[in-house]
Amino acid sequence: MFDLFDDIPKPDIAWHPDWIDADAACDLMGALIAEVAWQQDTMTTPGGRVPLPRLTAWQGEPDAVYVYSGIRNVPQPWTPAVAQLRERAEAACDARFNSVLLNRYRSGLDSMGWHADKERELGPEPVIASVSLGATRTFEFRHARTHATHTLALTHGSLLVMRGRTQREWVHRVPKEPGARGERINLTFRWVDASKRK
Ligand SMILES: O=C(O)CCC(=O)C(=O)O
Ligand SMILES: [Fe+2]
Repeated sequence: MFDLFDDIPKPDIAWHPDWIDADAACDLMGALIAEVAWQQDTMTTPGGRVPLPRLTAWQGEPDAVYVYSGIRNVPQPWTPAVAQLRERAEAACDARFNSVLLNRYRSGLDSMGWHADKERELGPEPVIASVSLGATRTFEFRHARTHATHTLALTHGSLLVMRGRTQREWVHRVPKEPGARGERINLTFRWVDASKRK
């Protein structure tokens, strides 16, 4: 039958809302708060350098260097809970990951703006495994050409896998949500090939 919605694009994703059970996810969040070297980075804006609206950390293999906002990021070594989670994510995605970006949203006022993870060192069709812990936050995709949107509530213990053409065709963000209560941690596991940079 003719379907009016056939032409609406959908990002290439896999969604596992109950990937880690709630108690284990709470323990994991506590371990990450304690063991990760959280940093307050800055970004350049027309008005000068301002603090990022979240805390961050970057862990991985020593050769998984990547350049982000003009900064050369050498990863910190894997910490125990992150290393364990990497193995689980690799098994779930049937992919290898040599690095992870960790983001800590201290409240509903922390956020991440529209972007695609399409640095050259990630390759043309990266598999990115995104694990969420703590407060549920809205995750929005926007199609680059049509501006179609696709929204998910990233819940405690969930796994979102982005793959295929998702980074090429869509941007995504975590908007501010003043009503969201409590902290959230997100980890995006990636494969970085530094030789692809140039
Ligand atoms: O916090 C999130 O769910 C998104 C994180 C993200 O897009 C990224 O690390 O590139
Ligand atoms: Fe992203």
